Amino acid sequence: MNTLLQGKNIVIMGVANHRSIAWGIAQSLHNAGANLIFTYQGERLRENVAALTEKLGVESLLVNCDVTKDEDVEAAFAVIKEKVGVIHGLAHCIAFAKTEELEGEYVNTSREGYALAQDISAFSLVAVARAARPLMTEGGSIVTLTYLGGERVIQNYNVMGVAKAALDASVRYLANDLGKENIRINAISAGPIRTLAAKGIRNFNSVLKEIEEKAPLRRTIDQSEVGDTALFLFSNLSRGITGEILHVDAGYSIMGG
Ligand SMILES: NC(=O)c1ccc[n+]([C@@H]2O[C@H](COP(=O)([O-])OP(=O)(O)OC[C@H]3O[C@@H](n4cnc5c(N)ncnc54)[C@H](O)[C@@H]3O)[C@@H](O)[C@H]2O)c1
Repeated sequence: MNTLLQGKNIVIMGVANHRSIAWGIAQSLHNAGANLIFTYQGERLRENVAALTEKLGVESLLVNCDVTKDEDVEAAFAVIKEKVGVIHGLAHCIAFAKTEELEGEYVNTSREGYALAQDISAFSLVAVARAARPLMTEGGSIVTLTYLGGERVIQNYNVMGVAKAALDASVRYLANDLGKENIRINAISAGPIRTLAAKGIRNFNSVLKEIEEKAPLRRTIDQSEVGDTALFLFSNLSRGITGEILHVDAGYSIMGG
């Protein structure tokens, strides 16, 4: 336990189950004294999220928000404003692409699959940053999750890699827009972790094996390591950092081959 985030209200978007990276972030922030607000994708997930958040031992505000719907995003932040007022942070841990787009050649990506991956995985950051901005009257920190597949070609990551590239660029443009209000925005580029979203990627086991063999730390990373980095990015310790992509990947991304 520490008090780095005592008195801070932070919105966590993207908890689906106990393996979710968003849940790793939630635990680190909770242990640092933050008051957490959770958004979830559609009512079918509410029970899952409620069961998890009960384990924190405090009552958390849970709000429905499917990021493909403008009205959901608007309504979610209206509820958060009404119930909490000011927010100091937002964790965006949301991505989606159709399974059939995550195999074979990228050149075969469909128009619809491309648009869907961009909408949910990249545009949603813009939408939620815009909605959160008026609630961040005391400054703030936004953290999103990206992957190396946005910087380099990683087999089967395909359309999601291109969405992550757009997400990374959005982090820089949003950092410039929001910096004058002392709102910072950064991305954590996490190494591969077995989650629901990762299940959609073909040969995920061999990706994990490659990290164990080649990453400088010779191991994969887990949700708690991403969570603790998010804690740093939400805390005052990182006050000089914005528009950055921080790799939490056991060093894998520095390797040349
Ligand atoms: N698992 C990995 O190896 C890994 C590595 C790097 C980055 N990431 C990123 O981490 C983030 C979280 O993914 P995860 O691995 O924890 O998997 P996850 O499946 O637990 O989380 C993905 C979340 O996205 C949410 N989501 C999807 N469509 C949505 C919509 N329309 N509206 C609202 N929410 C929606 C899901 O409900 C789910 O909670 C994603 O951005 C993912 O790309 C994951």
